[in-house]
Formats: sequence, structure tokens, C-alpha cells
Amino acid sequence: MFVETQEERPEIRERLHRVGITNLRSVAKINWKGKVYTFLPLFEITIDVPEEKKGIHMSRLVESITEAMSEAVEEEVMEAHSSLEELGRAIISRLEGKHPHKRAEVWIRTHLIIPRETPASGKTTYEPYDVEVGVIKHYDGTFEKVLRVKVIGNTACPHAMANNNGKTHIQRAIGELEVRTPFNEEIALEDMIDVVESSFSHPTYTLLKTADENAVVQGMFANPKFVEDVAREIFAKAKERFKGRIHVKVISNESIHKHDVIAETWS
Ligand SMILES: Nc1nc2c(ncn2[C@@H]2O[C@H](COP(=O)(O)OP(=O)(O)OP(=O)(O)O)[C@@H](O)[C@H]2O)c(=O)[nH]1
Ligand SMILES: [Fe+2]
Repeated sequence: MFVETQEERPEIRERLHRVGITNLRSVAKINWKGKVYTFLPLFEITIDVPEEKKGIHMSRLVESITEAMSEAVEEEVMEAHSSLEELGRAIISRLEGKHPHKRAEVWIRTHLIIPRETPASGKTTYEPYDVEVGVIKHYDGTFEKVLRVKVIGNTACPHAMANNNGKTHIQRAIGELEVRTPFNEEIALEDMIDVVESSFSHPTYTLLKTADENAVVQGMFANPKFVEDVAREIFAKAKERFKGRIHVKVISNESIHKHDVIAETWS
């Protein structure tokens, strides 16, 4: 029988709100509206540890992931989880049977690959987006979720354009949108990605034939935007479409500086 050091009383008696594992790479199968996606996400799981306990039983957090995985991977017959947030919730439910706690968080960070059409030649291109889903069980037992998407677009500078007979500097920009909302609020990550991607001077693409490249360049010059314009447009669209607390951050990798510019706002 092992010594359960975790159960001892610590010298310094302070409650810790978040203790657990992070950067754990695993596999996840999600059955999103009838289509099964396989992800290789990074997990972070934390629970609170009370002031009278020295530590938590870390392996039980890993077990709650592996068991939630096996119910979707080994037994193919079982329904895979219907969304990343449902998977997060299933992990917390498993944890409830394994490790006493009052507060828990599961964070799942992965990539979504969405098929798109190129703007002129109409060819299929697969576009990568960083997404992160957090499921939080608060001390009062209520569940909240945090959805985050990160999209790479571009901007053409209106200020340089106005002062150089239409010539300007153009750059990549990264738009981040976070929505913090009650667990049962139905919000699709793809819709959040569309809100961000449609707010740049123009979207970027993995595949671009010459005709497509021309369409992107013409589109950018027809739609010059400051980093502030992009942030405002994402924020206004997100407030319109999604119920919850909205947080927007846009960073533009300026092609004329060695530094970037940033615009951020939140509700
Ligand atoms: N709380 C805590 N645990 C750690 C730390 N460093 C390593 N460990 C973990 O200690 C774990 C083993 O303890 P438990 O998880 O309790 O394993 P166990 O006692 O065999 O399993 P249970 O019977 O479920 O308690 C390992 O998985 C380590 O990851 C740390 O800094 N704090
Ligand atoms: Fe233990």
C-alpha cells in the first residue's frame, strides 16, 4: 500500500483554486452534426485543493481523460462526443466520481481545418484555425464555457493609402475572439471563425492560383482597414450574433515596423 502524501496537512494552509495537469496531448473524436472529426488536442485539467490537503491525486485527472476518450475511441458504437465542450463536460463528470473537488476546469486546445473555396478559381482549399474550448464548473456548481478562435487575415493601411496616391503597406493580422457564456448556449466555433475572418481587409488562403492572388490583392486594396477597424468590426458582429461576454484582440504584424500594433476590447 502506498503512502498517500497528498492527504497530509500542508505546512502552509492556503486553498488553491487551480491545480492539475497541462500540456497533455491526447486524441478526441467529436461527432459534430453527424460528421466525426478526430482531433489531437492539448488538455489542461484543474481542480481546487482545499487548505487542509497537501496535494491532489494527479493520475486521477489523467484517468478521467483516458476513460472519456475510450468511451469514444475503443467502443466505436458509442456516440463520440457531440462537441469539444461536451467532451470537457464528460471529463468533469468522470472526475466527480474519482476525486473530491468543489471547482474544476477542462481546457481543450486544438486546430480546426475548414474546407473553403478560393475566391476566383473556386478550388477547394483547407484552412487551419486555432480553437480553444474551456469548460468551468464554478464553486456554486454552475457550468460556464469559454470559446476562443484565432484567425489569420490581412490588412491594407488606409492612412498610407490616403497619403501615397493609393499605394500602401499591407500585412498579416491575427484576430482573436473569445465568448464566455453559460454551458447550454449553442455557439458554433465555425460561426465565430466566420465573424473574425470577414472583418479583415481580406481573408488569407492556403491555396491561391494567380487569379485568386489577384482577387485577394484587389480585395485588400478595396477594403483598407486600421487594426482598430478590424477589432471594432469583429466586436460589433460578435455582440450581434453571440450571447455572452465578448473579448476581441487583433494584432497586426506591421510590414513597416519591427514591432506589431494591437487593438483590444471587451464587453
Ligand atoms: N499533487 C501532486 N502530485 C504530483 C506532483 N508531481 C507528481 N505527482 C503525481 O503523483 C501521481 C501519483 O499519485 P496518485 O495520482 O495519487 O496515484 P495513486 O495514489 O497510485 O492513485 P490513486 O489510488 O488513484 O490515488 C503521479 O501521477 C504524479 O504525476 C505534484 O507536484 N503534486
Ligand atoms: Fe493517490
